[in-house]
Parts: sequence; structure tokens; C-alpha cells
Amino acid sequence: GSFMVNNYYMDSSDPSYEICQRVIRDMTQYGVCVLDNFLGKEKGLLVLNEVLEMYRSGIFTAGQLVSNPGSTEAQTIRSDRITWIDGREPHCFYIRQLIGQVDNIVLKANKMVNNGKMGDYIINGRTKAMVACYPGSGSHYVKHVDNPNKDGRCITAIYYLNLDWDVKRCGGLLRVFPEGTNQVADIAPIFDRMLFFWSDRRNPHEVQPAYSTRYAITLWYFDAQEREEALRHYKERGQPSSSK
Ligand SMILES: O=C(O)CCC(=O)Nc1cc2ccccc2cn1
Ligand SMILES: [Mn+2]
Repeated sequence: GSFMVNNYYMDSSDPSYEICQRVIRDMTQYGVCVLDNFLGKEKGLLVLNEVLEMYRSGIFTAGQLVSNPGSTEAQTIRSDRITWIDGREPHCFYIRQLIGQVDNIVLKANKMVNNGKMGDYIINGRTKAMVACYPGSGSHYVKHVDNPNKDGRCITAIYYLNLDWDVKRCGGLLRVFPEGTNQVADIAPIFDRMLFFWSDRRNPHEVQPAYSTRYAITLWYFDAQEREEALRHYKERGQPSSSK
């Protein structure tokens, strides 16, 4: 759903001012930004507990593949379990707080850059939150681009929840292959880590096989113009858009 952008004055005393500066700089320079200790341990644990409760409740489904769902091939492409939430569901109070924090950072950053655009985007909405679990035993996600065909999504924001995650023992590394360089960005899905990256072809990425249960919450932010064009485009062709 979309959300109002409230007008506020950003001054440097605001603690998130530094964070927004970080996000703007890293996104502009690398197209990827990693923020550690995003919520702090106590709040991070409260979010983790809600996700664990949700997973135990069985509402997660096998990762829906946008193409040929149900085929055996689908299982070899990705084996995550997902559920979509808007944060107003019962027992999601702390997940809702997390979503609010991420909205804040993305919106402030988008308004702070000089011409009111970060990466030339005007961010005016986002998808619901996708809570994902890789159940371990080699579950993975092959190399892909989140938004290859201009469906409107410009920023991928992932919050990781995995306590004491050791990539050597548990795998589950997110490897980003930034376009135009043979440098890769290896990001361990560690607890209370917040990750942002451009959703388009600039950032193909894969999740390497995970050998412990691996949780993450993902939000995709929309660029106003690209989203408007995508919705018009799909309406004309009567096809559902690829993201929530
Ligand atoms: O958990 C991570 O480190 C990233 C996993 C990941 O890329 N997930 C993902 C999940 C998706 C679900 C539906 C459509 C597109 C999707 C693209 N990417
Ligand atoms: Mn992805």
C-alpha cells in the first residue's frame, strides 16, 4: 500500500540524519548499503520472536515462483517459505515498528538528497512486507534480478534476523553481483542487519545454500513514475503486476 509522506524538517540533531546520509552515500556510490545494529538487540529479538511465532503457526507457504509455479523445476530455483504481511495482523506489533523505521529512513533519505530524489527516484509507496524463511538443509535462491522489467520497484530493503549466524557453518550468504564490475558483495544474513540495494538489473543476486533456518523480512519501495507506468501498462494488457 502507499503511505503519506509527512513534511518535516530534517536537522542534524535527528539520530536518523546520520543513517540517512549513510544510505544516500552508499546507494549513490555502490547501489548497496548495509546498516548493522539497525534496531538494537532488544527490539531485534522482539521482531525475531514474532517471526518465529508466525513460522510456527504454519502460515508460511512455499516460495511462490512468478513463473511456472508447482513444477519440480520451481523447487530447484528457490526453496524459501514466505508470507506477505502489512503489519496490522495480530502478533505483528514489533514487525510493524520495524516497517515504520525502514519507511522513515527511506523517505527521509529520499527527501534529503538535493533534488528530492535518491538515484533519480521519487519514492511514494512500497509493497507489503515479505517474511521469508529458508528452512536450512541446502535451501537457496538462484541468481536473479528482483525487478528486471520495470514493475516500479526501485529499492529492495531486507532485514535479517539470524542470531549467531556463521556463514562458514551455516552458508546462506547473499552474494550480489553489481553490474559493471567483477567485484561481488558478500553479505552475511546476520541478526539486526539492514540491507538496501537497487532492485533493478544493476544488482543480480543469489542466496547460497543455507544449512540453518534463515529468516529475513523484505520490503520493496516504488518509484512513483515507474510504478504508474507499470500499472497503466499492465491494465492495458490485463495482466497482474509481478509484485504485491
Ligand atoms: O534473503 C536474501 O538475502 C535475498 C533473497 C531474495 O532475493 N529473495 C527474493 C524473493 C522474491 C519473491 C518474489 C519475487 C521476487 C523475489 C526476489 N528475491
Ligand atoms: Mn531477490
